Amino acid sequence: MRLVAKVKVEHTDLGGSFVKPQSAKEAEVALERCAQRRCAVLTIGLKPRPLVLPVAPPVALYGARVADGQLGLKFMRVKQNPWDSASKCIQLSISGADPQQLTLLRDRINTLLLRAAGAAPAGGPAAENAAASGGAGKGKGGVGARPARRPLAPRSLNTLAATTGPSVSLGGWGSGSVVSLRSGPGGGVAPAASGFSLGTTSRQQLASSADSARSVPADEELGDLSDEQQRALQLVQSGRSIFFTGCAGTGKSLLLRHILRCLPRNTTFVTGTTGLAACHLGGTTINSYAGIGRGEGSLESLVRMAGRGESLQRWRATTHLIVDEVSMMDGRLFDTLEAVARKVRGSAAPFGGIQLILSGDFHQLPPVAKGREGAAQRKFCFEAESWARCIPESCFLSKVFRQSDNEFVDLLGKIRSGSCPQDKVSQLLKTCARPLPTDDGILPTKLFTHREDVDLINAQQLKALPSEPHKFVAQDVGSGEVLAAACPARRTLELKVGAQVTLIKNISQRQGLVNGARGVVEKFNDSQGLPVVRFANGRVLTISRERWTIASGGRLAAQRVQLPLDLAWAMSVHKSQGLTLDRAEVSLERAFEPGMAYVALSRVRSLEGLRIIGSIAAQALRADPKVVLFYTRLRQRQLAALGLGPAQFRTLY
Ligand SMILES: Nc1ncnc2c1ncn2[C@@H]1O[C@H](COP(=O)(O)OP(=O)(O)OP(=O)(O)O)[C@@H](O)[C@H]1O
Repeated sequence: MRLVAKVKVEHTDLGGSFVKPQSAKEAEVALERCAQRRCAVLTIGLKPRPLVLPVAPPVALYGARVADGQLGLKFMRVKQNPWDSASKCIQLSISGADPQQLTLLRDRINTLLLRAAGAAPAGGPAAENAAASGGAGKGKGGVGARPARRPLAPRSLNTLAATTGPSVSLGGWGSGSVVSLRSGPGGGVAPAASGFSLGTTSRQQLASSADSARSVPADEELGDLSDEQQRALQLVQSGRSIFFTGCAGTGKSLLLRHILRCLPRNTTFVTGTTGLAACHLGGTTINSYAGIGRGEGSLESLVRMAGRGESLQRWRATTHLIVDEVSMMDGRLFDTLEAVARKVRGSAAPFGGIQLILSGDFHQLPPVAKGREGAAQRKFCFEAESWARCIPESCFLSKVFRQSDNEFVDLLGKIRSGSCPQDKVSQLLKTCARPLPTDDGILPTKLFTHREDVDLINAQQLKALPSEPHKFVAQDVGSGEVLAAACPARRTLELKVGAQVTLIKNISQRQGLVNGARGVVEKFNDSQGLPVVRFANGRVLTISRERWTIASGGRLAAQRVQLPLDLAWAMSVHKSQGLTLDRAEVSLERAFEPGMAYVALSRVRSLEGLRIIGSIAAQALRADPKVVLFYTRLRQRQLAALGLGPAQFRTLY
């Protein structure tokens, strides 16, 4: 179908912000089948070159609306390169044509994309031609009909992102005779040189899903590894399954990011035990990777679930499986996964022959348990029957990087193992009772054990600021539920001058702008209204939008583009696990899990940055005896391997 209309085209830049639009008062808009590309294309007659959008995966439509005589369309282009760092979004506004024509156009685009994604009855090329030229989708709602906003079609979800390099954000909307876009000087839209292939086989999709889960490490600057970390990396490269562990701040997360860079892209899958842990690495939850839902039911039924479709392909394609924050995985789940892996892969080897790379500290937060009964039945991962078979190598990282004060490191070590004498605890409470200095205007983050305290404090403090609020609404693709559960960035972030904020993504390791770095909003810049943040280390930076991708079942389930900031007057201890905070005020009187006190207290770099409000609940200072025993044995094995005796324990660990 063809029509003539007023058109405005906008596209995103590397940070996900819309840049200078291109428009035409009278442009021809054509939706036609393109024989060369074997799909329908939407051509907008812009000058000097037309814009041609393939209406087929990997392009997906995630917003389509007819209102006030105007058709708004939002497309997202699927990532082609695993190291892509930009969001690729294009937004069209078409007006000045017959409103019924606009509605028809919207419906046909929807039909084509749904069909291409397999969500509509298959019609083959003939039906696709018909939809493009007007034979399908007739009469599906008129002007003002319900907006066709929907999550991305499943087959398009695996690899949303954009191409980096000189071409900005839209390179790849087409190739050959199809014009692709590149941001020209001044942010305008100009033709780009390179295109991309639209055809994706399931193998490619599978590969890209693994890739998408690995986009984070390439986006950030990583520091160098210590000798000890290098050795752990070499162990991974030797091909053996490994669990690496160590106190808080020994660089487990940093090491994981280095490891990711060394493993094969297409067959390494990155997972975490929680959505948050997975999201930090750009991966998926372990349950979702495995395709076993919540992991409940008989082994036979779980094997049936995992042994279908893409989950089966994923299991079979995997050579390396990374699981972060493994302390939060229940041992029963580990055994289940191990059995599923063997059955689905048809291999008797432990974990079906997959090389496992597990990371975590069992003295930090344990598997979630409901009530006292649940806690009593808790089974750690190392208690799994298959653990010893699957994990021939364990590696304890001993050098703490987060703190440099040896006395503080030693004290934290004792708290970690539940062996801190009461007089040391009292001394710590006394030392850390004083308020922290706030001369630079950066207030300490209050760490609470309960979520409701966190929300209340942040809302109250923001409201109390006299300055004008600035709202930043995320650009989301995919399921809002998935994003709410796993993405650290908020859907709507309200900031004001003077707001206390924390980075929720690593921006630069070398500059200390890492997940957890604290700052205060100084102003909003004039051009784009972005916040300018002064960090505790003195750096002042305009914060641009960042991208989070959430995978589910090996495919990209959702993406959020938002500022990498959160309000930081208060935060939950659970959310703080994995972070390095500059200043913290911890409240542990209501702590309810072993490891909670250790996680909270070990977030800061030094005692100077720590204040403790009130006392610490006794149970939060206890270590689980099973965990203590596990580490004692681990040390004994490692010392024996080094030919050392118990006297060297302290210096080594
Ligand atoms: N080799 C290294 N050289 C310098 N700094 C390092 C090194 N390894 C880690 N760090 C720094 O130490 C801090 C803690 O590292 P990281 O968060 O990786 O530790 P972790 O073991 O994952 O901690 P946690 O168990 O609390 O999550 C970070 O600021 C990180 O940049």
